Amino acid sequence: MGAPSEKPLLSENEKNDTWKGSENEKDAYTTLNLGVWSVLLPNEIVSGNIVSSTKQKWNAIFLAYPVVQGFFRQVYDLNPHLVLLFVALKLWGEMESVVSLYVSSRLLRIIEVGMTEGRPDASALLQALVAHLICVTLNATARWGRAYVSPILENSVSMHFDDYLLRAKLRLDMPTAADSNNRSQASAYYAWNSFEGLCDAFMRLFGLISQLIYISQQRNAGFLFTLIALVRPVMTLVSEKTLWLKPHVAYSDNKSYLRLQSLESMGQSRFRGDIIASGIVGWITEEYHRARDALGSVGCQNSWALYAIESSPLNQVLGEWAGALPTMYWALNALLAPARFSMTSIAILQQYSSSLNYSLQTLFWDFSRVGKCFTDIKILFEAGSIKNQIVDGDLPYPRPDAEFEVSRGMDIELRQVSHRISSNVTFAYPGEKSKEAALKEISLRIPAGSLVVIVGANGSGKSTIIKLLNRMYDVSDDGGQVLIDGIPIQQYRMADLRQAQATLTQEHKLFPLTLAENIGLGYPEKVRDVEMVMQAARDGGAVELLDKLKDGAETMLEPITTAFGYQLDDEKHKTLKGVLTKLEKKTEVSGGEKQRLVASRTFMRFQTKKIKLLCVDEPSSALDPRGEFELFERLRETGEGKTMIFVTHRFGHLTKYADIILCMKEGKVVESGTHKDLMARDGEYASLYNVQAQAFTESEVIV
Ligand SMILES: Nc1ncnc2c1ncn2[C@@H]1O[C@H](COP(=O)(O)OP(=O)(O)OP(=O)(O)O)[C@@H](O)[C@H]1O
Repeated sequence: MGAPSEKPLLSENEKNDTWKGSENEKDAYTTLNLGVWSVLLPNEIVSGNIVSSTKQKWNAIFLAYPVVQGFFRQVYDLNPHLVLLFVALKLWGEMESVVSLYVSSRLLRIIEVGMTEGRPDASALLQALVAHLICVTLNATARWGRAYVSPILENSVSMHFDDYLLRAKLRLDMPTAADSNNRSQASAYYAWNSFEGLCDAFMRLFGLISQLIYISQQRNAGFLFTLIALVRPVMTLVSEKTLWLKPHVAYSDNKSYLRLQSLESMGQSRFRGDIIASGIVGWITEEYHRARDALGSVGCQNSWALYAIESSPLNQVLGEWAGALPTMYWALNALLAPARFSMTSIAILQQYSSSLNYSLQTLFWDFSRVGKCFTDIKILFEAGSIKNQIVDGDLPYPRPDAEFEVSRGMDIELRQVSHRISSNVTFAYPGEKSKEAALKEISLRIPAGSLVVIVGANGSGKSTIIKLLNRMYDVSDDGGQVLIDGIPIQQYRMADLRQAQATLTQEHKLFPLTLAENIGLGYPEKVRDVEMVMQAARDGGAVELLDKLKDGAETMLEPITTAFGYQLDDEKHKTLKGVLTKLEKKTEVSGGEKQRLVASRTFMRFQTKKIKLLCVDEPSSALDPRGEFELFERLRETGEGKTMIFVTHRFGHLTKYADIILCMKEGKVVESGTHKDLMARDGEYASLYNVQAQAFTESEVIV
């Protein structure tokens, strides 16, 4: 069950067709079927022998060397004394085994001589014992030193790289962050792990070389014995099957296994309400058993464990035979040259061979990680140099020479590039699987200071227009142009442009900070100005919520939880369990209250007095009708004179103020004009409007 094979362990009808690689992709890898898993391994790894794969590995290491050198320099500069102490302690850790071998074999020999001659040399014995004690004391102290120094250095390295990675992540724009090639695995933990891993590997190499030199020069051991003792660890290296160090992709498309996973995940607390209300507990259990029966005995342990399963015990047996070679060596020697051997020398040889075996195995283990450490360091450094897809411009906004007054809004135009044959604005999200563009052939002009309402069905492209104006995304060169105050949007400095915009959408999130900061960050320079924050909270309709909460504006809704309990199942730990529950308790607020907090942030932004464009994208889905009405009214009043774009499905009370209504359908603006124009046209807009109006008329009739 579950042993690697090139043949599928499942019949085809049990599999989903989740993954269809192109022919090119398929030529690049081989698929192993391991239980429920399909493991895709690059062909060069499957067909390559140990020499070629080792060569490739060292080539990669060689190429990454300059980056790794820079990494070590950075770590060293963090705290040179601590790094040197850490390295010295590690070095001692490796020398420890050679010194211990020397001291203990000397002690054994003195005892042996004393026993065979019947006259123990008390002073030599005492000296050897003292040396032994000094040696173990030094070892213990160095071990303590390593345990003491290591976390301090780890903390400093992790903090340094956490800071670096935070900056690297925060500077990414939306399309770059969404690009799977940029989805960096880098973490500060990798930094420490790689630093320690590389130190270990090179120290271990140093330790092993010292052992080899020492052992090969001993009278009873010598070069031949040293070689024999190395056979077993070398064989282990050659025959070992580990997947985790190989580049691979693993996935399961076994329908029964996926079904089991889905049903298992329904035990999560977030589904509890729905499960109780629907009374489907029995159904879930039955389905679970059905899926389990259908899965049968196909292995579903993780793919690494399945890969490591050997099809025969041959490797293990050969390994054990190789491990017996040193024993055969001294047994044969004892037979052929009994005068040269004693029980002590046999015991010492035994010590040598197990010490070499251990050192070489750990060296292989450490060196197998060297490639990964180099790659991790490379990934870490690459995370900081990912190029954003949205390129910043250098024109200040508002332009110093502009005739547009600060109090007026932004002039916006979406159109084709004038001097080139290009379409009007057409935009598809980067990397999207859908064949349909999100915006098609849009051509529109929004004069500065207008109030625009965009309406249309779900997915018709309303929010996408806002995202283009915020420069979350750019249209491609042949996809038309977005002009702000008559100039292509790409030419402006992004920070300037965004300072002139306030955007309120339903996608905004509350940060894991205090509510005051959540509001105040609309105007970061004034985040601590209580007066301004409270004014924004009043405008956003969040002030009642702040009054209601025990900690008021200092409440944190999504605090980072660090509390965890362990072994608290027993009744007698009820008190501790209670403490944990209290620590884990969060402040819950309603969806509408969250929307009010986010809206307050937008009002805070208005206090910068730099806003020229207000974009409001359906921010009121969870608000009660009065809350929604008041929010739109306040936004409209606050944005008076600026360009305002409202995207909303409940547009009833805004239409009378709208200078332009854009009605969208399937990525196109199908109608535009005033409410009166569009109602007269009796088209898409009129039909959407009438559906809303009808609901009220009918309810009035019922009442
Ligand atoms: N981040 C994204 N990545 C890929 N496709 C997206 C993304 N956001 C939106 N889309 C797609 O673009 C199209 C237009 O979406 P958009 O959000 O602009 O519609 P909308 O009119 O605002 O819809 P709704 O009324 O539901 O909010 C949809 O087909 C949607 O699936």
